[in-house]
Amino acid sequence: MGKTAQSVWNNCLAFIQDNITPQAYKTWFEPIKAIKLTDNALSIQVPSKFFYEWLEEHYVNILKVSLTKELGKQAKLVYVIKMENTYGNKSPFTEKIPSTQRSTVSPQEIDRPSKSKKPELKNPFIIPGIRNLKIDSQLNANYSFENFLEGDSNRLARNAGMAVSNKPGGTSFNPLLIFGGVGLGKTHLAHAIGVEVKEKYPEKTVLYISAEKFTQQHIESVRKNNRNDFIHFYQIIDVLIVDDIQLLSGKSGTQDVFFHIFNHLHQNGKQVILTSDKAPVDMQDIEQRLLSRFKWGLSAELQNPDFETRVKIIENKLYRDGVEMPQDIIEYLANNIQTNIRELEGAIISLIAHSSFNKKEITIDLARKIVENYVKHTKKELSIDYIQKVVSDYFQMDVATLQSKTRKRHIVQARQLAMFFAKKLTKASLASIGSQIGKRDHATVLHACKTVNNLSTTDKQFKKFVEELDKRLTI
Ligand SMILES: Nc1ncnc2c1ncn2[C@@H]1O[C@H](COP(=O)(O)OP(=O)(O)OP(=O)(O)O)[C@@H](O)[C@H]1O
Repeated sequence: MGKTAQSVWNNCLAFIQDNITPQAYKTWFEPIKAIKLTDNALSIQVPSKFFYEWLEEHYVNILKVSLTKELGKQAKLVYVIKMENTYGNKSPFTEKIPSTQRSTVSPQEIDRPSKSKKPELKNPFIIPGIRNLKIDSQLNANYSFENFLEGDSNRLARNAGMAVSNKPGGTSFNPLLIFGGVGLGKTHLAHAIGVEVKEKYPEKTVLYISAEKFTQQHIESVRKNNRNDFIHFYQIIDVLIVDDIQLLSGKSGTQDVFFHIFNHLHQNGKQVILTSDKAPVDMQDIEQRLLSRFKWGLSAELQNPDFETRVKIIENKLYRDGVEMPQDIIEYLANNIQTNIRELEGAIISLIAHSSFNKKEITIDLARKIVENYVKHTKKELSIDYIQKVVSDYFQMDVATLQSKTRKRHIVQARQLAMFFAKKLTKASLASIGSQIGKRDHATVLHACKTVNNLSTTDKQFKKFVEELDKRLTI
């Protein structure tokens, strides 16, 4: 059978998948479509120019190796950039660019759009002149990219953030959702994007708002009967940054209004940046239509920084504060405070304060005392195994019974309680909880959490189970 663009590309993908991380594969290779094969040239379609640049910078070698394996030494790769929904352009346009690794570089084949007229996007509600309103962006200039140190834990999110600030609304990262645990830099990165946009495009209207404040404003607008004005205000923003979006959970009125604002901005090529303490798949009580929109762009995780990054962050902070500290103390701090950058910064500040108030040198002993305060107060995370054991003991059954497929009511309830506490007391995702508690899927865990919440309010006996288990697990 002859080769097709698809068959060649599938083989390349199989090779690439084996050689890069699953996250990188998902982000950079899954969105690509193979569209044409002529002689030795494979054309692949990518969603933005940034995407193409990223592939060329980071993956050109692996692309070359895989394609050469398929098509021989003369293999050529042509990128076709297909932009959709950018700057209000309804009809996608394409641009073809050969890979820099082509053996014979011919002039770029550019297939620019016939300068299609941008559709006039009129909002009948916008009051003439409102565009000239000065809106305070609510950005903190200290939260810049320069101060946001790069490491493996944040590379994807940071680079995507930079791409967005170079071309707000013009990349495939719309919305850009930054998620991760407490104190890992979500707010900092979200501000940095806004600060950079303001620097590059001073005329653009940027607004940073916490989801909590957004909710309060919405409630107020309903009370004062000016909900429409509230919506129209948000619809004229060019770059909207909403922090802690998970706080919209369970607030259906605010979700509804946000849904309309989001759609309007997205359709008009405006940029939306969201942060959350969990991945979209783990968000509870957020409407499906909103969740699906959060997944349109890129969800980039901020993970715990590795040792080198923690050292870099400490050094940067000390440098900015004009303080010197021996290297062994810097490393001691980086070794002992691992999961929260805010705590790391807090420890440095305490250390500097103690030493200057007491006119004492910063010593490793002092560092040890300070770190004890931080580490002692950080609760150890429970394991899902431990939770299953405590719940099984409480109901006098063994763990295998708790995990079994039986539909017997008391066993189902014990299993649901184990899932509920795993969600409450660990950082594990719904999918991971499900797979550890009897190989169930994430929807089952979500259902279990809802059932436990409901039963706790309607069934006194059940409420007692929850309270007693909570005590056993947390004391
Ligand atoms: N990569 C980094 N480089 C330098 N500083 C960082 C980095 N990441 C986080 N920080 C610093 O850590 C502190 C906590 O960050 P931030 O407030 O953005 O976290 P967060 O994820 O929004 O936390 P929360 O979940 O509590 O909202 C800030 O002072 C921030 O400047």
